[in-house]
Amino acid sequence: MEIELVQLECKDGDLEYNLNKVRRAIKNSSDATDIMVFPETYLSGFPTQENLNMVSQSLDGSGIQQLKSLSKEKNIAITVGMAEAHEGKFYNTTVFITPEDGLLAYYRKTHLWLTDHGIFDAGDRYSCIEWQGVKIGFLICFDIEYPESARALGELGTELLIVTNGNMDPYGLTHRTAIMARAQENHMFAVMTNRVGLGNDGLVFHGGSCVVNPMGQLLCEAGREECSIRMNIDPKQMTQFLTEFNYLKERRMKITGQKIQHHTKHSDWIIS
Ligand code: BAL
Repeated sequence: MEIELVQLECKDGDLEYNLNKVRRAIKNSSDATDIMVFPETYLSGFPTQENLNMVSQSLDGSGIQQLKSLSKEKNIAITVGMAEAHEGKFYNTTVFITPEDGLLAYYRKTHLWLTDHGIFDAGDRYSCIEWQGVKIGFLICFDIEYPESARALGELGTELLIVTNGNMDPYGLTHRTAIMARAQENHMFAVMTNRVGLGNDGLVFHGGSCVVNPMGQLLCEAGREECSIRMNIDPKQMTQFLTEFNYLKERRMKITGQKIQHHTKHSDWIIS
């Protein structure tokens, strides 16, 4: 499975600028790419109280409709962050759009960062979907600093963890450590795409987008500039990492929550 991490500058509050960059990246992507991964809230940038209603969209809004068309035209799956408006509430959401399904999955950030509070409500579940024979789960930025979040996806059988990131200085090393740990302790591949450049309130986004294998080894890592990283991974290779032990089967303590199996290719872990 060919993954493309698209590490870009983002203009907070500028929907047109950000969507144009997504459009250009998709146009320039390789025909071999299966999934593109953009950063956290990339369609809107990080909202403020003042612009939240303007920059947030519903899951069937114009931004998603345009991404569905682009996905179909290019025959490529798109993972991107957005500010989601739903029934009077707002969520920091990642959407997963595929050529054949349209919007196949979405995930609402469950651990709100300092600047998320007062803007977004927290999600209450983790989702794992199967696409092209691979079980894919999603986290957003701060979520990866909590072992339970990736462990919930491990409970659902996730083989590939996709993280849309909006991590700023000085927390680069925190996320570098966290993503390797989450991948290793749950025997899953992890791909994480971050922003670069300046954001609201003087924030500086450090990039460092990366791919990690189920042994927690960094397979590739970006610097602090705009770039696209393409890597072919085979999550079914995981068996080579499970020869002697399995943390999920041998652990002594379980996480709280409830698994819901919607159908064979979609399960959720509900936070209790
Ligand atoms: N260091 C976490 C930043 C965020 O979750 O936005």
